Amino acid sequence: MKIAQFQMHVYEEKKKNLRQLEDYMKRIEQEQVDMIALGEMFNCPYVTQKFPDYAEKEGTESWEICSALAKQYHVYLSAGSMPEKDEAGRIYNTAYIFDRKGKQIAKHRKAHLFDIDIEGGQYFKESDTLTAGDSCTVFETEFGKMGLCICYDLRFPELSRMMVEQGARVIFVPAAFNMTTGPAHWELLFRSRALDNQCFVVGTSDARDESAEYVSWGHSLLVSPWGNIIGEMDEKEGYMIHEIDLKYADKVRRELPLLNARRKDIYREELHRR
Ligand SMILES: O=C(O)CCC(=O)C(=O)O
Repeated sequence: MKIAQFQMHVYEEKKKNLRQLEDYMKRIEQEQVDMIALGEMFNCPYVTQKFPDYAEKEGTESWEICSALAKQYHVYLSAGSMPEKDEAGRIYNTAYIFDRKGKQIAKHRKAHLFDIDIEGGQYFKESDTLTAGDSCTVFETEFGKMGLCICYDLRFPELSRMMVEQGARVIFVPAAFNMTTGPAHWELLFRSRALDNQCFVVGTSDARDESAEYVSWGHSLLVSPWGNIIGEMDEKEGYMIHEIDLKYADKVRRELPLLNARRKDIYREELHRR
């Protein structure tokens, strides 16, 4: 399975972000990739107060363009994430997956909202404008099952573990770490989740823009089920393409059978309460 990760610039103008996606897809047309992955909030500046203005209902403009592009280029598209508005006016950080026919085959609303306040570092409070999702998202493809979560969600090992329990051998993570947590935790976290779960983890970020209110770390990366980094970008915009074989996850799981060796009988809190 050939995967392209687009680390794109995020413009103020939504339409410009969508046109940029089309340009990138044209640029790699000859590569015949199977799946394309984008970054978190790829069509909207990563600023909480802007999410309500950019938010769209499922099935409208940005969704339609992503679906049409997946169909036109005959690829699976992990359409990063974008602000989504529901019938009641609540706003979510939502990731969609489209298949080669442009059909939506998965949708994940970020379940862990990114509320942090690090002294001398990054402050962010998604819960000012966003509502959290409440699902664990796994979807079927011609290559097998895959999982999907968004950025901060990856910090919570229970969620990835649940995806893997449901059969995922790859986890897609549209993300945008920052200049505080990026250098400290980005690689460590992606490698840890891949290692724990013996699965591929595809982390796709937006490109760094020093003039933006929230400065993304960039460094989109692809990690193998053995925990090593197959490819990693720097902070600039661009793309990378890699070929992976999902059977490699089976091999690692067979040779180092962590998932089968778990002792669920002792991981029960009630047994150890004093
Ligand atoms: O976990 C982090 O350090 C960054 C998370 C983040 O930027 C996000 O969830 O959008």
